[in-house]
Amino acid sequence: MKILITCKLPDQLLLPLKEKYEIVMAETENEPMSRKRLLSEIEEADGLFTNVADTIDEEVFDRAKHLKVVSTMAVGYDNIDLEAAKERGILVGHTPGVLTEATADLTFALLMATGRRLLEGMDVIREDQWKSWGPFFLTGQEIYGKTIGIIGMGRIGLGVAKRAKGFSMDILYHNRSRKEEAEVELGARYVEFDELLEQADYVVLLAPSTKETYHMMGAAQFNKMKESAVFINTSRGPNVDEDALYEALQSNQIWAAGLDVFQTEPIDAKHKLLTLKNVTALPHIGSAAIETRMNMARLAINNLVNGLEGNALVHQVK
Ligand SMILES: NC(=O)C1=CN([C@@H]2O[C@H](COP(=O)(O)OP(=O)(O)OC[C@H]3O[C@@H](n4cnc5c(N)ncnc54)[C@H](OP(=O)(O)O)[C@@H]3O)[C@@H](O)[C@H]2O)C=CC1
Ligand SMILES: O=CC(=O)O
Repeated sequence: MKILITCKLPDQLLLPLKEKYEIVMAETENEPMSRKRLLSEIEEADGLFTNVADTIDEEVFDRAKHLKVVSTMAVGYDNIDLEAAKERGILVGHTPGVLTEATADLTFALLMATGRRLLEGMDVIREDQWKSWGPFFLTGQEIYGKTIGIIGMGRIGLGVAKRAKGFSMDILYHNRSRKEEAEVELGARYVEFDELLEQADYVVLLAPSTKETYHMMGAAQFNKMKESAVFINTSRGPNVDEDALYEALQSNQIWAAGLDVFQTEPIDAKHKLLTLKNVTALPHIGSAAIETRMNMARLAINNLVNGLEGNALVHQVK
């Protein structure tokens, strides 16, 4: 059977696969396989190992003659057409859990970097603009004891809430369902969406990208936030109306934003959001810790092999 891998994986992960399967893989590190090659190679593939950089849509499924399983090295699967997979009886696997803590770490790090203007500070030094200690030089927002509002209190949301608890923050959250663990263990309070926006000093978005969450943060939502509030998005770009976010930031309607994800990735270096000093931007590195990425890759390989061998996937997208 043939496995198509759209990114370059380390040899140590591939050796056991090579004994049994024919492997076709991207050659260049940190550069996805071209769409053209993906569309061509998928024709004979039995299994596809993918990630958030690929769009696995109807066109891909239409080309595939033997495909049995799609395994993404990610927890989010909004880049995969699940309906098209289901119609063709193709299983889809993903990697929840193993990336929770690393992504929660990054989300909290981004919250702190944005609130306290860390990257601006580095820019000031690099540009030789550090003239002296000033009473209000590069002053940011306090974090300890402030209110955090988490939209999407799932695995990663809960991880962020645990970190917030360590900073004595009041924790508000909004979901479609109540999360008892967060309420009982951390004293998190469930509130309506608008109340969260109005009360939180830090609004953290961690809901998946779905039809329902598309542009869930738009002009009306930014308008409800405090002028001193910081917005953090480590979920998915399409959850945010970037034009509305730009307006809110450049008019100081909200104080700052920390963004790890964007509508189009990679974001154009000339994008208007990147011209703003009150934006801290990262290149979708939420889960990018070495151990985490190895665990994600191993889990995605297990999903793939299980699917190819007719066994249950460790984590199948339902
Ligand atoms: N930046 C990065 O590198 C990474 C980003 N991610 C993103 O983080 C997301 C969350 O991951 P994870 O925590 O593991 O997933 P979970 O499924 O555990 O959590 C998602 C939460 O969002 C809630 N939710 C779903 N729809 C809505 C809605 N319409 N409004 C409010 N809340 C909603 C769900 O609760 P309920 O269903 O009750 O509403 C659930 O609690 C991923 O889908 C992915 O997009 C993940 C890893 C790394
Ligand atoms: O964005 C990353 C993911 O795992 O989802």
